[in-house]
Amino acid sequence: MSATKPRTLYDKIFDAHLVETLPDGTALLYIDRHLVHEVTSPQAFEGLRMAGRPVRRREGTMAVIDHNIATDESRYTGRIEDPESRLQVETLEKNVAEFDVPYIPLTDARQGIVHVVGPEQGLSLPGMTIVCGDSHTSTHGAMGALAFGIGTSEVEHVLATQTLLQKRAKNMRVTVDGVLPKGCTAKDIVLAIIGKIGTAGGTGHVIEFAGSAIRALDMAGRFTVCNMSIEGGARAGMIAPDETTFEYVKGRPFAPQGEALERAIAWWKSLPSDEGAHFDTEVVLDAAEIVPMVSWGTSPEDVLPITAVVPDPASAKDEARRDQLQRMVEYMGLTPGQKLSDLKVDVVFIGSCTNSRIEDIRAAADIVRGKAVAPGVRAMVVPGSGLVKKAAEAEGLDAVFKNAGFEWREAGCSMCLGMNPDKLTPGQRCASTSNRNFEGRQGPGGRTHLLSPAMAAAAAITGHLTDVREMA
Ligand SMILES: CC(C)[C@H](C(=O)O)[C@@H](O)C(=O)O
Ligand code: SF4
Repeated sequence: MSATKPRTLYDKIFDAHLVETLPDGTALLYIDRHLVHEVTSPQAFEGLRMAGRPVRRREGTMAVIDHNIATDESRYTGRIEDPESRLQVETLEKNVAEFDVPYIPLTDARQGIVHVVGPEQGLSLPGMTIVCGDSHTSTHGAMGALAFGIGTSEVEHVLATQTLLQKRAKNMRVTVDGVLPKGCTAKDIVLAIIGKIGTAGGTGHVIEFAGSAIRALDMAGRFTVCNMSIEGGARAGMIAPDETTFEYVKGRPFAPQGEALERAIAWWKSLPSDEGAHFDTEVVLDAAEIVPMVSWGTSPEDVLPITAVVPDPASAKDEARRDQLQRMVEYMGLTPGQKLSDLKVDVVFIGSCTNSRIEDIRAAADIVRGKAVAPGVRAMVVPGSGLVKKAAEAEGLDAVFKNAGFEWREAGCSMCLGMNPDKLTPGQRCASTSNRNFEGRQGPGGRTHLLSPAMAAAAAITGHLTDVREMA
């Protein structure tokens, strides 16, 4: 039985949270941590209100605002211009007060993007089930947790019961072995993975990222990889907890301390997939072959090494793909055969829950130090949380960016998506460290190229997409 059958990391966490299996095979899972933001929670709280229900476990819940807020000083003084954004923020504030839900307000230094704040505060821990009404909840899987995005009706279900109905997913393992070449980062790993498996590659699966190149990543890199598992179609992404994880957890405000931490670590050490555990799908990548990547099209699978040229739709394998490539080439304002490194950028955005941690900011600063942003380029750094911002300032990194001509902003989702004042204007080309590049994602008509923080910084300095390996 399950005591002897080798199990995966996913299976172990799933089993440990199983409350009941329903007759149709659906599982009722206990949820340890519920993170809440302003976009997907209004109707959920409204549902509770209508039914006269309280929040089942307020201490398992934490709310924060991130999507709709401005990232300049105006957010502390001004009123949000966009009526829909304003309503979402005001509604969250009303709901957390009425339902007595723990909340990190805008004026609190801990405020930031929910997927940066959760791990930073120790709210997200190994072995947990973690949900949030947000697709990039997969980020927290880097802790060795089962973390995934849920819809608004599920947000209501979790608020009311602290449980969730789930179907068991298939297990997929993506193994990346070898040493990552200089200039390559976790972002290049995950873009290469999505380029290989496609945006539907992980459908129906939870991905466990394994292999020596994954083990060698720091937590920031692991968050980046798991963050984008959703762009590969997976339900969630996870990385087995190890010493890197335990070191990260120690001393976080909501993490266990002392003896409780020792006990927790003893359990966490039992979580990695057993030898011989079955994976329904296996994918293997050689880290040594990874090259700095950049997306050229309007889907995260349309990525290429920075050394490549814009694909020619005429060479597509079938008509449907040709039409798709044609549309992407037109929308992105490209010419087939053009070198990617010749593409001039208008905007550089360093931020988002994919790449806004202190390690990301340091990596960008290392490229920018002592240089200047190319004329005509708008470049901005948006730290993932107020604490990341403070830490960067304590290291003098804000000065590195400001001296170079970058904007140094307050924490939030910012230009990752067009839901707040930080937007591209039609036709603008942006080198962005975020995770999505569909049409209009960063503002109507905007053109997004996904890449790593170091690559974004390089583009800001040269004014065009640039192979970071060529920067002195
Ligand atoms: C607004 C929110 C529901 C959405 C998501 O689920 O991912 C957003 O965070 C995004 O990145 O598109
Ligand atoms: S930073 Fe971007 S991807 Fe992350 S939660 Fe915010 S909008 Fe979604």
